[in-house]
Amino acid sequence: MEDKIALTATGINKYFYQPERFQVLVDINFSVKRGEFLSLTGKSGSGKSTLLYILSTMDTDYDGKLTINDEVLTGQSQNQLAAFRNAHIGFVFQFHYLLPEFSVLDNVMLPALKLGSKSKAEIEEKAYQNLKLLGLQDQALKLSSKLSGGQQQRVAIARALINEPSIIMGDEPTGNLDSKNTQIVFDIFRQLAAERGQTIIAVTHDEDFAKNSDRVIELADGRIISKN
Ligand SMILES: Nc1ncnc2c1ncn2[C@@H]1O[C@H](COP(=O)(O)OP(=O)(O)OP(=O)(O)O)[C@@H](O)[C@H]1O
Repeated sequence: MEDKIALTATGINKYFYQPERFQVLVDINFSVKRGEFLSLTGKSGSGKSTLLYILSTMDTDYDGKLTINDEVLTGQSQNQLAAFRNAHIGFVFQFHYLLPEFSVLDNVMLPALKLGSKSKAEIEEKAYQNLKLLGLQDQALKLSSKLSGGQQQRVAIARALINEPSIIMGDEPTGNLDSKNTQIVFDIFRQLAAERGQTIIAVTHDEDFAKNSDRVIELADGRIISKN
């Protein structure tokens, strides 16, 4: 069966103009297959986060073309992009950004309540399924601030999965975790890619994490220097 393409970046160039004109990304071209687990690596300042924010449609100030799931995102309005992100992309950041005064369950449900396409009961059911997948079903009713750092990062993953995104993007998703929790998060990503065909794109400084993913794209000075 022919592999389906999840995302294609074509001829992406990006400049910053402060404090002076500086090209941060230079002619970036690559595709990611559905169900592929891709790591984006490179030294600090090589442009990884800048690229991820373009791939996630949050940054629209670039030259080139971005296509996700056969839809050309470049040129769409901010409202269209926000709706697209909500439906298709799940984000995991280095810092989890959970709402500390809300329960774990409420944190996980929130992006689906915002989307508004399912009933509250359906969303709650899905949130419990996700928490179970992440080994957190017993923590659902606790305040998120009462959990350990590793648990909170897993809650953030459960939240990122609530709208069943076809792509999960992480900016240093294990950057704040010890090796045990890093392994747990890695294994979850691996499972989501293999069993559910979800595509993973993770910026990481962790060499083992990158090496064990399906493919590594390495940046240096805003250019792709390897994509194997
Ligand atoms: N808003 C901005 N204005 C000007 N320059 C910026 C801006 N954001 C990032 N840069 C510069 O662009 C370059 C790439 O930054 P970016 O954060 O993408 O790198 P990175 O590879 O993700 O680094 P790190 O691993 O440290 O997070 C750096 O030189 C950075 O200083």
